[in-house]
Amino acid sequence: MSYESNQNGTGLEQQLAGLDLSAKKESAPGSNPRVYVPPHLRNQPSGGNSSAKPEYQERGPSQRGGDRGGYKGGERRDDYRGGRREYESQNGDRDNYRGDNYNSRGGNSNYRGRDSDDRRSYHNNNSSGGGQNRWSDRGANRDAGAPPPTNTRWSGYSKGGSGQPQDWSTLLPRDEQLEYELFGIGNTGINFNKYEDIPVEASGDDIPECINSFDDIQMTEIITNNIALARYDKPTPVQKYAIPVIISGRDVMACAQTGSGKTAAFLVPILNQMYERGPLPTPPAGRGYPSRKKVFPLGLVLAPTRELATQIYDEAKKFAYRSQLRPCVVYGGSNVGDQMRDLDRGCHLLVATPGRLVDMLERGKIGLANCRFLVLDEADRMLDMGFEPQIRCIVQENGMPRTGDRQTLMFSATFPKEIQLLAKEFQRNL
Ligand SMILES: Nc1ncnc2c1ncn2[C@@H]1O[C@H](COP(=O)(O)OP(=O)(O)OP(=O)(O)O)[C@@H](O)[C@H]1O
Repeated sequence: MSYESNQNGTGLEQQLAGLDLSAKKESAPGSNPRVYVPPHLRNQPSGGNSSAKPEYQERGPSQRGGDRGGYKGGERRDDYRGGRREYESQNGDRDNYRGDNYNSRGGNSNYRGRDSDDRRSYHNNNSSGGGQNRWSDRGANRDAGAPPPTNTRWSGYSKGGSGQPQDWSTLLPRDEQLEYELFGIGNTGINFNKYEDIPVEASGDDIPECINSFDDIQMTEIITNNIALARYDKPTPVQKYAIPVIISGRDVMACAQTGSGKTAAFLVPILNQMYERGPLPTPPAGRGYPSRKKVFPLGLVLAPTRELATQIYDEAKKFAYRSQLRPCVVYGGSNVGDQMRDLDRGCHLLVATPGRLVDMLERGKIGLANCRFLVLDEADRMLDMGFEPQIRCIVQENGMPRTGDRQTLMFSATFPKEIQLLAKEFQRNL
């Protein structure tokens, strides 16, 4: 899938382009909208456990498709160069680079969110996945009427433990104070309506249709609830195209400018899949810390700077609200001991700068064997900053599931040769 770039705004300009590099033939998500059924209730005889009825309503018949804007379904574009920003040259600890000269996320809120009490309502303090937890085989468990988008990379996944799969798909109770801290700070001031007519080009075989509303695709109540709390009325262009493609389990290479809403474009579909599947069993610890002190995140987001990593983490906390999923962030220039203590409280989604993550991997504090989602955010910038060796070490030398066994999403403002080569190596079906 490729989104053709186009500058057409004053003020905050946006260009986006994306490329889905896989060619999996799956039907479009949401093309047969039905009542959402949480995974643990699927394949049950009717009249089953009525106390656990899903809350989703029947959806209207025409919630998908419609005006696809500038979608052209054309060829992949390798020549995208627009909108390059100037970065300050990097010296010393690159992980500590704060991007002062980099206007990241225009209009972002003043929410800081790393105070200790911000985390008090993250309920799952185990390291990622307990012995009895498992990700269910969605292919096998989905009933005949369940919605089509599915990530089949997990089919045949051997279930560990003997208990029931842990249900991560239900909303946990409200925490008004936390809710206020996460969401109660008004909107971003960005007028995304201005981006409505941006032409988007997507390429790839049988790519799912874009969505025009968050209601066009069935997602867990945790995600829909948090989208509403965040006051995301409608998806931005990159979200319209990326969310259904990612939910269908495909790898994506997307070119999108800062402030285009790309963080939610990958967090929403990734976290939704995590909620549907629940946690994985803890693998053997290997070197370093014993299993109980080592964390095995289900997803990893690599970002070039501490500032960006923190922003992604803040956004992840919003979409993790009222769930059992606990996001964490690690970056250079900050106390390693504090970050390791935070990891001890559980880490299902890890946002990291490359240098600090390599440090934690070398210490044996983090294992990547359960990592089924990998995001490289601002991939071009990470390469510009010289992080390629660390990225390769993380992706290729630390037990992360191979290409095809994980979902790999790359976001980049530009698409130079080096990024294309990295995408070819890290992504499926290129
Ligand atoms: N659909 C939406 N509706 C309203 N606001 C949104 C939507 N999507 C994202 N936002 C908000 O817009 C702002 C910019 O989005 P975001 O930070 O995700 O962009 P980005 O492309 O990831 O930027 P950056 O490159 O700085 O990370 C954020 O404050 C985010 O909460």
